[in-house]
This record gives sequence, C-alpha cells and structure tokens, in this order.
Amino acid sequence: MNELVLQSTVNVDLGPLSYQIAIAPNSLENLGSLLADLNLGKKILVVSNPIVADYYGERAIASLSAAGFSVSSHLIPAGERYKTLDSIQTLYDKALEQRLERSSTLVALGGGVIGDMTGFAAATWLRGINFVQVPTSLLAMVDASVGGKTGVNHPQGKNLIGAFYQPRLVHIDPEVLKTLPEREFRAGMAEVIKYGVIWDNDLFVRLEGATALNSFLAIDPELLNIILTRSCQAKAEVVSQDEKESGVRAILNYGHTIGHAIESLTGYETINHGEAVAIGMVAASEIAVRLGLWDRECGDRQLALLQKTGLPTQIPASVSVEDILDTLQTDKKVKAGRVRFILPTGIGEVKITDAVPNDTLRDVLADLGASNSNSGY
Ligand SMILES: NC(=O)c1ccc[n+]([C@@H]2O[C@H](COP(=O)([O-])OP(=O)(O)OC[C@H]3O[C@@H](n4cnc5c(N)ncnc54)[C@H](O)[C@@H]3O)[C@@H](O)[C@H]2O)c1
Ligand SMILES: O=C(O)C(=O)C[C@@H](O)[C@H](O)[C@H](O)COP(=O)(O)O
Ligand SMILES: [Zn+2]
Repeated sequence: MNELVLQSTVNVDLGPLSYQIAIAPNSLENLGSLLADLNLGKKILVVSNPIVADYYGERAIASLSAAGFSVSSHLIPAGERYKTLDSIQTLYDKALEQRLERSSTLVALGGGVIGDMTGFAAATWLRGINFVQVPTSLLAMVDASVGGKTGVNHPQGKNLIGAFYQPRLVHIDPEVLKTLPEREFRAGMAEVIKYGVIWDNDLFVRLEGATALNSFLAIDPELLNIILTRSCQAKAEVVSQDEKESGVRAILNYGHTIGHAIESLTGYETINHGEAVAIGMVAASEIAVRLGLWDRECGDRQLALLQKTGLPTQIPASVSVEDILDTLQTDKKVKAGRVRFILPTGIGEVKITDAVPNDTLRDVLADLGASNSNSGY
C-alpha cells in the first residue's frame, strides 16, 4: 500500500458534526486506514452500482478488509431512475441480513445517485448509523458527497423524500475519473460553473482561461485540483453557515428550480442532473437579464462556459411551458405558495427572490425551446 499523500483537505465546520473532505490521487487503497481513524464499529456495508463496483469495488473492499473491518457489499442498478424508495428497501433488507448495528457504517462508492441513497439509508436505518462518502463521479466529488442532503425521488418530483444527514468523511481519489464517461464529466462541470456564478468569481475566471473543459483528459491536473478544491470549499462554506437550508444554502440550488422540473418531466432518462442544471442556469440567467438584475454580458459569459464544456443550453421541445409551471409548484423552495428563484446579480453573487412575473417566466421558457402544448409526459 502507498503512503497516503493528501493533495488538499477541506473542512466542513458543523460543530460536533464536522468532517473532512480528503482529496488524494491514487488513494483508494488508503480508504481502510482513513476509516480506521474514525472510531467506527467493525461492520461496513459498501453500497455501489455494478459499473462502479466492477472498476473499484474490489480495491475498496480489500483496503477496508486489510484495515480490520468486516465488509459486505450491496449493488443497486445504475441510473437516476433507480433513485427510489424501492431501492432503499433492498438496502434495508441487506442491512438486516448483515445484522448491521448502530456503530456500523455504510460506505457510498459511486456517483451522486448512490451517495444520496446510501446517505438516506444511513440516516434512517436504526434511526442513524455511520456513513462515509467515496464519490467516483466529478459531480459527486464537487457537490453531492458534501453537505448531507440525502434522499430519493418521488414519481411526482425530484428528491422529495430525504433527510439532512452528514457523512463522517468524504474521501476523493480523482484518479477514478479516468473511467468516468465524458458526458458524466461534463455534467459535473455544470455544478462547478454554478459555484463560479454563485460564490467564486476567481474560479469562474480560471475556467474562462482554460483551453478546454469538456473532458477529464483535456484538463490539466493543476486545474483539476483547483476545480475540486475550490468547489468543495464553496460548498463547505455555504453548508457550514446554514446546514439545513433555512437561508443562504438555497443559493446552491441555482439552476435547479427549472432544472429539476426538466429532469422529472423527461422521466430521469434522457437528460442527466448536470445537464438539467446547465439548462436551468441559462433560464435563471435569462430571467435575471430581463428583470435588469444582471447584464447580458455576464449572461453571455456564463453561456460561453457552458458551451465550452459541451453542456446543453436549450429546453427540449418535448417539455411544455405549462408542464414546467405545474412541476415548479412541487419545488422544495416554494414558500407561502410562491416559487422562489436563485437569480444571478454578478459573477460570484446571487439573490433569492419570489418576484419573477409569470409572463417573464413563460416567455423565457418558450424562448429557450419549451413547447406551448402539453407533452403528455
Ligand atoms: N446531495 C446533494 O447535495 C447532491 C448534489 C448534486 C447532485 N445530487 C444528486 O446526484 C445525482 C447525480 O449524480 P451523478 O452525476 O454522479 O450521477 P450518477 O450517480 O448517476 O453517476 C453517473 C454515471 O456515472 C457512472 N460512474 C460514476 N463514477 C464512475 C467512474 N469513476 N467510472 C465509471 N463510471 C462511473 C455511474 O455508474 C453512472 O452511470 C442526482 O440524483 C442528483 O440529484 C445530490
Ligand atoms: O446541497 C445543496 O443544498 C444543493 O442544493 C446542491 C444541489 O446541487 C443538489 O442537486 C441538491 O440535491 C438539490 O437539492 P434539493 O433540495 O433541491 O433537492
Ligand atoms: Zn445539483
């Protein structure tokens, strides 16, 4: 086993619930020794999907076993459409079969779908057992594994069932991104660009300076480290201020209000989370331009970054304006019946508002490609 060389660490400061995000290339073999320092019980259940388990399951399990843990594993089919209560039931069945105890640990080895579900199972099994995130997609490394939002989708809407439940550790080995499909890498970049717009002007400018952003291979290791570290820092800073989204945390939902509606209206099949967020960011930007909150030039800069990454920026015509407006009513940010939007006011600054006129919203949705008839979804 190699000695662990940390590239960077970011702390999520939440008092007694604080934890570390450890970023270290080629460190999957060190997973066991990192967990051994956390004073966990002996039993670990590794949760993954067949694709990720084929690549990395054996190495993760070998490392945990070598550190003295008693390890079992559970696989859930890959894909957002399996982010359901039925999948959680299979996880509970496995936890029961393995006689997991309060001191036992669930390890999420995978992308955001596996992370969100594993965290939810950990939050609810025996009213809460330990949970560790080992994110393997870019999106999970920079966003989903950090901050403790866990849960599953309801047929009527995205992430409607869930709990805030923090992991004990987030362990990132960027080398695993070598096997991540390029489309999934681009999806992760959508959340990275989000941090630039909502929080970190400097990150945004660095992304603008990069020659390419559309694949792991096209990005130099130094920039990748900046992307991972700055994104985790942005998320950790926001979450540390507002763990349960009673205020500032809502800004992490930039692009998600319309993005989530598009994801659920396309049946979680054709557009992935990052792609939907990219389209949602374009919509939020366009609303902000029309309300005079930010300049067209800023909107064009955001659009250029999304296009450089190869992300979609138009709403699919299969989705109608009316269906989006209906679905927005189930958004978790709705307050007193009013939909709240996160709108940009400058690169690195956003505001939360429920004052978006219906006509502006309709016009923007139609101008971005939503149809004016019901799709039948
Ligand atoms: N909890 C949060 O704060 C939060 C934040 C953002 C997104 N999310 C959720 O995360 C989910 C999206 O996550 P995602 O983009 O990681 O999707 P995902 O989990 O579906 O993973 C994408 C695909 O990449 C594959 N994959 C992952 N790592 C791989 C690797 N190293 N090599 C090869 N293949 C690999 C997976 O098998 C899957 O097919 C959504 O459900 C979204 O709602 C949650
Ligand atoms: O961590 C957060 O807070 C976020 O909003 C991050 C989002 O990128 C993520 O997609 C999250 O799961 C959305 O949460 P939801 O509460 O809108 O379902
Ligand atoms: Zn997201």
